[in-house]
Amino acid sequence: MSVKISVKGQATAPGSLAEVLKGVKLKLVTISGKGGVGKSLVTTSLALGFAMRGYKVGILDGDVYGPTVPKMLGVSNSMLYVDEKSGKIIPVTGPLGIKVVSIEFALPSDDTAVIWRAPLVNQALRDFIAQVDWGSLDVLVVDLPPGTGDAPLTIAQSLQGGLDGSVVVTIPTDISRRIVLKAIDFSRKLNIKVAGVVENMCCFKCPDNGKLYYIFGKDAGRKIAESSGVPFLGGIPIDPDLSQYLDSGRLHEFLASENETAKAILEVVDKLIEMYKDKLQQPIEAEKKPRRISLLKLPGEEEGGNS
Ligand SMILES: Nc1ncnc2c1ncn2[C@@H]1O[C@H](COP(=O)(O)OP(=O)(O)OP(=O)(O)O)[C@@H](O)[C@H]1O
Repeated sequence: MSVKISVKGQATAPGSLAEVLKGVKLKLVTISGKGGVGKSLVTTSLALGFAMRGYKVGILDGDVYGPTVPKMLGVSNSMLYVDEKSGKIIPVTGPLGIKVVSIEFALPSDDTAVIWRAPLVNQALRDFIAQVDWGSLDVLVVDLPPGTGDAPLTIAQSLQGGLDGSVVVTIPTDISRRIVLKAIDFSRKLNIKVAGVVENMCCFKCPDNGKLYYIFGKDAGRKIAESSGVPFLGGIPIDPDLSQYLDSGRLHEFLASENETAKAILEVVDKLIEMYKDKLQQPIEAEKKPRRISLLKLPGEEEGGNS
């Protein structure tokens, strides 16, 4: 079975990944051993944080079964278009000029469930990734599906050789500790350097007094990172303010505010900038080219889409 993302009935052949990503200086991936720990929040925050620091950023929402990046960026109602000449997918432009690609843009509605079986997902993901025209970017952040199974493996392998680091997202519980060790192992087995661990929901920020309460215990993420020999990048509190901004697609406004949680998130970004400063230092040229575009269709929407 194979899947082709098609344009007006015309299937386009995926290019080589090396070709697709040749204009991207730093490629990071976020992983988590399990769902719901805040991986998409971290991916989106990192992308926005890099953009706030003046870098040209792209974000690939590879979480096919639960794409949430567009909602957090307030671009859920966007659609993907394809350059008629090159057959490449043109990313949506989000806040701060971030280039965004997500399977959500190709779904008919917010509530549509992606129920593709693994082989279909794997093929679609590979094709999807290889057909995007990222142009030149300082940083591409990839949100992997949760876990260490088939779907994250497919994307990570598709990008293998090109990824500069993984950011492992965890929460401070004992179950999560074992799962994060699996995620670190996953990254290492794929030869992706572990850039570090981010502990989301490290504590609760009380909206009444602004105090932090370590309801699951303190420093769990730091201890996991230290015992695994990887850097600890920082902790992000459960913050009802953050939650409100996320729900209304205004994460960029939250990060630009004076909120302490926003500052904690940007500290993670600054650590990554320091870690990868050599890669980020080479200048890139902005490219501008005229193009003719058509709407992207999901596999099966056009004749020749599924075979
Ligand atoms: N630190 C936080 N403060 C407040 N809300 C948060 C925080 N972290 C995550 N959330 C909320 O929790 C929910 C899950 O977060 P997110 O989608 O980032 O998780 P995920 O790990 O990507 O999930 P999955 O991989 O299963 O799709 C979201 O609704 C998000 O708004």
